[in-house]
Amino acid sequence: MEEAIVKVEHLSHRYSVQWAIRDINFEITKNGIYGLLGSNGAGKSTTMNIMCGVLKQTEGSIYIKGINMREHPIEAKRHIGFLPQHPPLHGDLTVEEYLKFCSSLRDIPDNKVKEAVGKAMERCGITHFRKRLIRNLSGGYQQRVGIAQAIIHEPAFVVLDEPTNGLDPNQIIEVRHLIKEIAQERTVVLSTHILSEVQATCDYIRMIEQGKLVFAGTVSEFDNYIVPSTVVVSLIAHPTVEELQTVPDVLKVEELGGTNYRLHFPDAQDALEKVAEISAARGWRLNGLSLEKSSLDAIFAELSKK
Ligand SMILES: Nc1ncnc2c1ncn2[C@@H]1O[C@H](COP(=O)(O)OP(=O)(O)OP(=O)(O)O)[C@@H](O)[C@H]1O
Repeated sequence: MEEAIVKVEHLSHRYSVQWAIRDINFEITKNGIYGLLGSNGAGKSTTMNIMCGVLKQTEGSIYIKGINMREHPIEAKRHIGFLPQHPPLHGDLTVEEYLKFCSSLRDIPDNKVKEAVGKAMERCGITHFRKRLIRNLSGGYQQRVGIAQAIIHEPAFVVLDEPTNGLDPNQIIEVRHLIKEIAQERTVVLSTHILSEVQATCDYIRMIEQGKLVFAGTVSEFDNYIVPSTVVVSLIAHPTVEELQTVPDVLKVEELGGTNYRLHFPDAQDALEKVAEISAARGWRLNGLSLEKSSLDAIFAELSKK
């Protein structure tokens, strides 16, 4: 059987009295980009810090390529590159000096440092800034330096905590592109609280809410998982709420102002046709009809119930 790149078993962590994560289990067996999705305070950073061996869990185990992180942290960490939420950059060093320093932290032999630094800079598109002080780089380029330090020792597994946080839209696109490139050769886990970030970058989702794993699957499975349950309709003839409640299967009708209404169904997927048919039959003068996309909050609420 294929050995898991990462195995998380019954992982729980408590800061003083409060549990931050509770009994999290998952395995990563395939290469690709995994999005650890969750709202603020859900437990993403706690999980990542434990996976990378910078925080010791209260309960449970982490295996990196079969190596128990708690028992053999040095061996396990050789396979991991980590970009924490606050990148450990040194503004007074040049890009090259900093990456040399990171190479020594990673035990890269002296005769291999030049090659490792050159390769990481090239991979991350920062070679032209090798002599620039890190504090004089833009946020997007500082993040590239952060990613370069995470891959300097060529790990099989890279963990990026909110890698696009605080960047402007162009920088976000560039950093996402870089993440996709580095993921061609390794497994990447990134955390975010933004659903569209996962949909734009990731192949798989692990979703944490209130410290619990509530979803594990592919991005398309996730998109199909939450069945839209509401339809927004614009009807120029302005029927009454009582009239709209006669639409087959409708659970609830909300008036949104003007000619707009929100209709709730158990499954709105096949409701569009019903609404179109009935409004034509009754002369409601249909002017617009759309399925309402679930917000991340609504998805969290739905998943937490399952
Ligand atoms: N050092 C700490 N001491 C006490 N509580 C903490 C500590 N770090 C995190 N917590 C708490 O643990 C819970 C999980 O936090 P964590 O930072 O893992 O969440 P997160 O999903 O990464 O959120 P964010 O996106 O805001 O960083 C939160 O309730 C948080 O307040």
